[in-house]
Amino acid sequence: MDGQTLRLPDQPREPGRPGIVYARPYTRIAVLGMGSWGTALASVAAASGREVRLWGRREDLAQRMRETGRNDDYLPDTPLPDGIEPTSDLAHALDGAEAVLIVTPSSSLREMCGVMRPLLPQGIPLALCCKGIERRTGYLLSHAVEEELPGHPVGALSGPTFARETALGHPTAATIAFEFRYTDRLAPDDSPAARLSVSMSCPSFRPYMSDDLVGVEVGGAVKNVIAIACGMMTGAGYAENTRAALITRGIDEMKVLAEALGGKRETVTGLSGAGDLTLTCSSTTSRNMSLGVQLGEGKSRAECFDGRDVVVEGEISAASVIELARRIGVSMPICEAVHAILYDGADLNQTFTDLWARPIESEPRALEIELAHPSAMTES
Ligand SMILES: NC(=O)C1=CN([C@@H]2O[C@H](COP(=O)(O)OP(=O)(O)OC[C@H]3O[C@@H](n4cnc5c(N)ncnc54)[C@H](O)[C@@H]3O)[C@@H](O)[C@H]2O)C=CC1
Ligand SMILES: O=C(CO)COP(=O)(O)O
Repeated sequence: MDGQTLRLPDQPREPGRPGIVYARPYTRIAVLGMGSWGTALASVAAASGREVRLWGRREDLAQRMRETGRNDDYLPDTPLPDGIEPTSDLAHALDGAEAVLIVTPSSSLREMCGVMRPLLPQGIPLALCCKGIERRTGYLLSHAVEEELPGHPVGALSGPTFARETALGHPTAATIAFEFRYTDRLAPDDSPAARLSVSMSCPSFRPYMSDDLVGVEVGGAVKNVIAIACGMMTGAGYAENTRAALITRGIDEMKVLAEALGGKRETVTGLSGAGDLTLTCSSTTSRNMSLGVQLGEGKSRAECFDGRDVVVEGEISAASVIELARRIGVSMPICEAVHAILYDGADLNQTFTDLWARPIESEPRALEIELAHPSAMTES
């Protein structure tokens, strides 16, 4: 969108201010997934003036939501604004929708695509609001959806957005990314990224538009793994210095993977990368951080979350990110550490001790220069 002057419809144009979004909002949006994030995003869209149909599999929950005006199972203390119609009828949810937000866990994405396929209005944009990399294929989630649902522009919405805080109206911001190829034959104002950004904009939710879908998706997937690492070290008794170092080096791992996959380094320093990473690594409101803390304290996986089956995307991403990184030759030492603990039964304290004892590198990473760690020098 470089050099283009786009503005919100109700504001006067100010020529010379590039990058400002001017687009027609969608009238009706379908939100698929009646969990915490789906409900929060439906609230944002409704607060932005959209007609929203919020779909979930469970008719009992949809019916209670229609009766009580809240989602007691996932966000009990946040009343739904007007303009949301909860439904368990997917055909009804998609009928007349101009854009779809997919907010079910990444592990059920292909299944979701299968049930949506016969019901989707032709060519409507799909925005992924789940975070991860597909385990079986190593694909970015958008790639999996493009394979399942060809002919639909696929993008992502991602940023520092805990569901409950978002639904309560605490101000935050997020990135909405669709690749430029979905835009180049349209007037810029008609691009899915521009229209969805304007459609999701309300006083407490500020979307930013991007054409770097790869960078946005990589940030969302990797930050959950780094949050597990931060949680593990916090649970094991390490302090704030350690967490800050992990966050910063985590950004480096995101940058290298994003770049290797064709994304941009600078996207990783934005809301969907550093922004979300900072949030997720700072609070046990995050399920990923919380899992790490409990494991770091010595609990077994079965004991975490009192045995409840909670969506922790970083558990799957620890495997899918590392399998992908190894395949394309990208070094991601923090993600490797989390993978070793979760999947190979490695000792948590020893793994983090080894992480710190790796050969010294330059910052930013320069692959050719590698100084031997002092302990390695004394061995010879
Ligand atoms: N909760 C949050 O603060 C945020 C969550 N996300 C992402 O959103 C995605 C969803 O997470 P949450 O809403 O938090 O999880 P959740 O556990 O609150 O809700 C998940 C929902 O998906 C439904 N679901 C599961 N499998 C399904 C399937 N096969 N078909 C249809 N529905 C299915 C469940 O019934 C539930 O309603 C995850 O990828 C998460 O990383 C992203 C940003 C913020
Ligand atoms: O992605 C999130 C906030 O942006 C939610 O993080 P958790 O899935 O770790 O709770």
